[in-house]
Amino acid sequence: MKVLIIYFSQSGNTRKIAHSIGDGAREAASRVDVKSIKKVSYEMLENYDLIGLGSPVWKADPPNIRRFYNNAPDQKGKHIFSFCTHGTMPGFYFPVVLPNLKKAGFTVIGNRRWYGNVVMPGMPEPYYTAGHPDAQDLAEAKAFGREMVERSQRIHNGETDLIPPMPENDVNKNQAVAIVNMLLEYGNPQGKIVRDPEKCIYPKCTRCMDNCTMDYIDLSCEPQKFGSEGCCCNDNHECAWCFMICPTGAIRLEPSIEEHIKPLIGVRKTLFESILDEAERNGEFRRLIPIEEVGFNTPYCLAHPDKPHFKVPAKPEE
Ligand SMILES: Cc1cc2nc3c(=O)[nH]c(=O)nc-3n(C[C@H](O)[C@H](O)[C@H](O)COP(=O)(O)O)c2cc1C
Repeated sequence: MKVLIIYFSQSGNTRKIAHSIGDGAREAASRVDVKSIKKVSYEMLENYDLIGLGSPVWKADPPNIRRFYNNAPDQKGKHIFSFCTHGTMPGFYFPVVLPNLKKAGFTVIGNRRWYGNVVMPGMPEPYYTAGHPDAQDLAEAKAFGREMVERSQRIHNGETDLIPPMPENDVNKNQAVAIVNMLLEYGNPQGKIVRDPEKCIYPKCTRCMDNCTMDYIDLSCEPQKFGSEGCCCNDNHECAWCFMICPTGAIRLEPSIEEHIKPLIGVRKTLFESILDEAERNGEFRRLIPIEEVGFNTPYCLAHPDKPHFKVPAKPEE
């Protein structure tokens, strides 16, 4: 059996999980490749029997995952499993992603989620989920990879009752209301993303271009293209990665993080803590840092004021 694990990962959590899933899958499959979604074409899928598709939770799924299943040619029952990493609120992910994979013609044979640390401009630093994914998460991911290969083989051999049902929507009402309120308040909940060409050192640096989730930045053309007015960045996309990784401060958020997070602090604190308390009680969440150490009054960008706020390699790794 040939397995292709496709992932999108911005701050590295999902990449770690994807590689551990790959290690586990290798114990049971003849060939396993793990690739970033940027490097995958639909033609490539034809060479594999089982696909794994994973990403962070971004409310539901990030736009590049949506683009992947929306544009996919009919997959004629090809087996796929879905996985994600997330902070406090994973509830929208599988109910959105799994039916859409099915619509694209995949047979969805499993899904699994893991907690991951959160790196976002206005979020607490350290965050509640800091330390995830840890060694235990990676070991679970490895076991999951092997399990998916074995399940796929058994389904191919006729055990079709192993195909799980589509998930119920497990978004609780408080989460949904809080999210909708945040969305109504801001186009992009991080604020508007503004670029100052005077401070930009392109072509010496191409980090924002190389790491844009949706390839919405192209500084090589005339006029230069930055972001997606009316589309992704300004359409509740919630990604401010170009701001986070710009080494010169040429990209800023308006309003600034200080102004922008004030009205949200109380709402988020109550919301996040109640959701995680419940998840901990249910045995779903393992707390790795005590609640007193969560940096609620030290948003990520203020805790890491130097540019870049988050360091990515000068050239993408994979
Ligand atoms: C733009 C953005 C939106 C996010 N939205 C959610 C969310 O709705 N629910 C959640 O639990 N975590 C959310 N997170 C946290 C990420 O899902 C989490 O940090 C994940 O592990 C990041 O994976 P990565 O390191 O592979 O990028 C969001 C993170 C970003 C950057």
